[in-house]
Parts: sequence; C-alpha cells; structure tokens
Amino acid sequence: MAVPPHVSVLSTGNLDQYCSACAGPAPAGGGLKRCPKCKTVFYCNSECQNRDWAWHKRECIALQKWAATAPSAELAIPGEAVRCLGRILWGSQKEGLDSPWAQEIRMMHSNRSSLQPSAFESHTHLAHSVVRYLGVSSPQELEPYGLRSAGDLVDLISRFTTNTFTLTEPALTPIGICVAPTIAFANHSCDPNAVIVFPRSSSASSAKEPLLHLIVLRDIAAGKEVRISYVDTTLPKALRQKELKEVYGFECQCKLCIRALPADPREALWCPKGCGGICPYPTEENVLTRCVKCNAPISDPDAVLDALRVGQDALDKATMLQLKDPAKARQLTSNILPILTSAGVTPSSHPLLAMTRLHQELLIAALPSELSQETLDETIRTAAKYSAGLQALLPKGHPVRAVALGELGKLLAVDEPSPPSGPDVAARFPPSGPPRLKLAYESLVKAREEMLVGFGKADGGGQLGREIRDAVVRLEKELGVWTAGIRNALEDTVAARVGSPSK
Ligand SMILES: C[S@@+](CC[C@H](N)C(=O)[O-])C[C@H]1O[C@@H](n2cnc3c(N)ncnc32)[C@H](O)[C@@H]1O
Repeated sequence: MAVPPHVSVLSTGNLDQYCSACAGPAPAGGGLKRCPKCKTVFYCNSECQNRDWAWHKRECIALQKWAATAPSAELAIPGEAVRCLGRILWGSQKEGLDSPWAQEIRMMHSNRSSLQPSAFESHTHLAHSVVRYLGVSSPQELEPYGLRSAGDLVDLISRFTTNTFTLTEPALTPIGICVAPTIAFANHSCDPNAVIVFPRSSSASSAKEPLLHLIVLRDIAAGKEVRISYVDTTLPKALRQKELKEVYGFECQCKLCIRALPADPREALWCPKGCGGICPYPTEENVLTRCVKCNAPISDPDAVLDALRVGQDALDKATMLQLKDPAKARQLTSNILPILTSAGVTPSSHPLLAMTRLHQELLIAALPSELSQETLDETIRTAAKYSAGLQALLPKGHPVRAVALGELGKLLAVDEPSPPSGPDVAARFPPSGPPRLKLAYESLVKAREEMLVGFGKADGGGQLGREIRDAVVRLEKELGVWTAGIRNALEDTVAARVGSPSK
C-alpha cells in the first residue's frame, strides 16, 4: 500500500540537500534551485517548484517574516514541527475546513486527555511558535484555521506528535517528517508485522513522491491487525517503554514486552565458559546472572555494570558530537567499543549495537578523505558486527537489516588500496582479493533478497534494491573476470607442463 502524505517537510539541516516538493536529493552535477523569495526551501526544478507553490505560497511569506524577526542567524528558520503544523493549517484552509483532507487530519488520534507532564512544556513551546509563525495575535484569529480555542491548538499539537512519521531516504536516513492520516491508524507492536518505508519507485515519476509505503513483513491472518513499530525495536524493553509512554501515552503489552524471556538478546552477555549460550545482564537489584544454556555464573557482575554505564554515557556523548566534532566522537566510540566487547556484551545488545552502528557511520563518513586499507578493513569489520547484531534481533527482510547487509556488501566491494600479503593473510577478516569479492557478492545477493521483502517486491526493492541489483551485476562480471583469469592461468600451467619434455 502506497500513499502520498498529507504534508511533509524536511528537517532544517536538509532543506538545501533535498527537494522540498519530491524529497529527492540534489541532482548529481547540478545543485537544487532555491526559492528566490524566502531563500529557505529548494527544488529539483521549476516543475517541482510549481507543484509545491500551492503549499509554499503562504509558508514563503511566513518564513520571510520569521527570519526578519529572528534573534540570531541560527534561529532564522523555524523547526520542522512548526513548519509541518503550518502546512497542516494552511492546507486545511486551502482544501476547505470540511474537506475529506481536513477531516482526516481531525480524525487522527489525540492523547490530549492523557498528556504526560513531560510533554506539557514542549507542547506549550510548540503552540507559541506556531502562533508566531502564522502571524496571529489573538485566539480569535485562529478560527479561520478551524481552531476555536487555544485548547484546539493543543489538541492539534497532540494529534500531530502522536501521528507523525519520519520521512526517510530510500536507505532509511531520516530527512524530515510527514503526516499520513490513513497509515496513522496502524497501532504499535515491538514485534511488528509491517513497516513504513519511502523506497522511491521507478514507475512513479518524482511528481508523485514522496510516497509512503506500508510493507507487510510476513503473512497476516484475516482479522489480525497490521501493526508497525513507533520506536527502534533493537532497543531494550525499558527504553522502548519509556519512549512509548512519553510520546504516545501508552504501556505496550505486545508479546515482546510481556513475555519473560530467559535472556533478551538486546541485553545479554556471552556465556563466560564459552558454551555459545547467553546470560541476561546483571542489574543493581539482581547481580547474580547465569548462562541460560550451561548455568555458568558471571564472575564479576559489578565490572559488567560499570562497563554498561560507561558505554551508555559514551554513546550519548558520541551521538551529540557526531556532527559537531566527528573526530572526537570516533575517538570515543573507538575507545569504548573494546570495553563493552571485553565485558562479554553480545553484538545485538544495547549499547554495543547502537555504538557499533555509530562507529560505522563515523568511519564511512571519514573514508573518502582517509581511504587506507586499515580504515577500510576496520569499517568492514564494524559493518559485519553491526549486521550480525541486527540478524539476532530483526526478522529476515526487515528493511533495517537489509540496508545493513547492503552496506557491508558495498564496503567489501570497494577496491582495496593496498591488499595485504604474508603468511597470515588467509586467516584475516575481512579477506583480501577474490575471496573478498566473493563475500561482497554473497552479502549483496542476500541484501537484495531481503530488500525485495522490506522495500516491496513489486518495485524491485525500491531505489536501493535496484542499486544493489546493479552492484551484483557488476560484481558478477568482475568475479567472472577473476574466475576466467584463474582458469586461463591454470590452463596455461597445465599446457606448459604437458608441453614440457618429461625427464
Ligand atoms: C498513531 S495512533 C494509532 C491509531 C489509533 N489507535 C487510532 O485509533 O486512531 C497512536 C495512538 O494509538 C494508541 N496505540 C497505538 N498502539 C497501541 C498499543 N500497542 N497499545 C495501546 N495503545 C496503542 C496510543 O494511544 C497511541 O498514542
């Protein structure tokens, strides 16, 4: 099922990187074209600009006024939530307050009556910003937008917060937010049977993008509910529950939340005896923990608790530093990853999995400027660990798992800057030469299979699935050349032997 969102906006940092109409990236070789009036939004071309004009017309004036009264250059553009709410309110007027469009927005679920205290402040702040953005000075002036009181505005903000989807690139990088009332009917499960993706199809022209796809991951029996996940399901239960309570106002009762597992792979240590089993994390209340398979106890639970505390702290810091000071963030992840690993934390566990992913992102960002064999190999090892961690948590075909496998395959396919040699080379990971290409090929083939599930088979796994298919074809040719080269060399050797006079 694919639907265009009622409204979508880019996050502020992405406004000059993606088109504000179709959400496509800046075309290669030529930049995006900026709106000459507000100088804030950008488009692929005049077609996208014309298409968006009905939405941007009033936004354009509001953006100019906002910038003129902003206290500093950093605050010259309102945040994505304010801009999205602006589009919803102007859109309701444009389409008509009684139009199906506006009614569908009003029908979205509101949690106003059960608002968490933690949400009051952010909702009030957002309400003030929206009022400033619309340029209204009294509650009466909100009436033309269908809001009869300040309470109605709070209600709209609650509906907006509860029903917003993250707008992503085909490879799942978040680039903004959107509101799609029909899909917002889907309830949550931490073990979802469906996902939301933006795969960008080849058949639909960019005039129809962005298109939100609801993809079913497994067969759903008639009468059973389609459920998506509102939170990152690789996180441990306590973190998932916290976010679900704070943002969506409910306590999750899905099977992953209520069924007591002997050990959750999101919070597990390897068996200290190395039997291959796992042990649940120790806690402050219950430090004694044993392998669920062989019953061996963890010898130093306090050291594990310390490592987990240090790991979470470093993850928070490195995430904050990721954009501002990536070198420092990478130093942090490089230092802390071995601490978590040597404490026995499994690759699928928190915060190791999240930190491995961050480390991979930091390494990939640095690769173009420091493409050495050492950095490339470290990036591949990190990508392999991240992918292995995800495979223990997410079902086959989950888009997050498929993208991670694709990343690993692409990294393995990068030309080696200085392939290692020596006696121990065969035992190293990642391998070098043809075995590396073979592994790249296998990873990309698996990634493509999973993308056909997670991003939809009908369209070849979306833009990413098509890119991976092309990479597979290129590698097939390359491997064919290698294989042919080896076969020719072998044939030459045999021919030389046969041809040489016997002694
Ligand atoms: C995006 S709406 C989902 C659709 C909503 N149930 C409706 O009827 O319109 C999100 C809200 O639905 C409710 N909800 C979604 N999943 C839930 C679940 N697993 N358990 C309890 N409430 C849930 C919560 O109130 C949440 O804030």
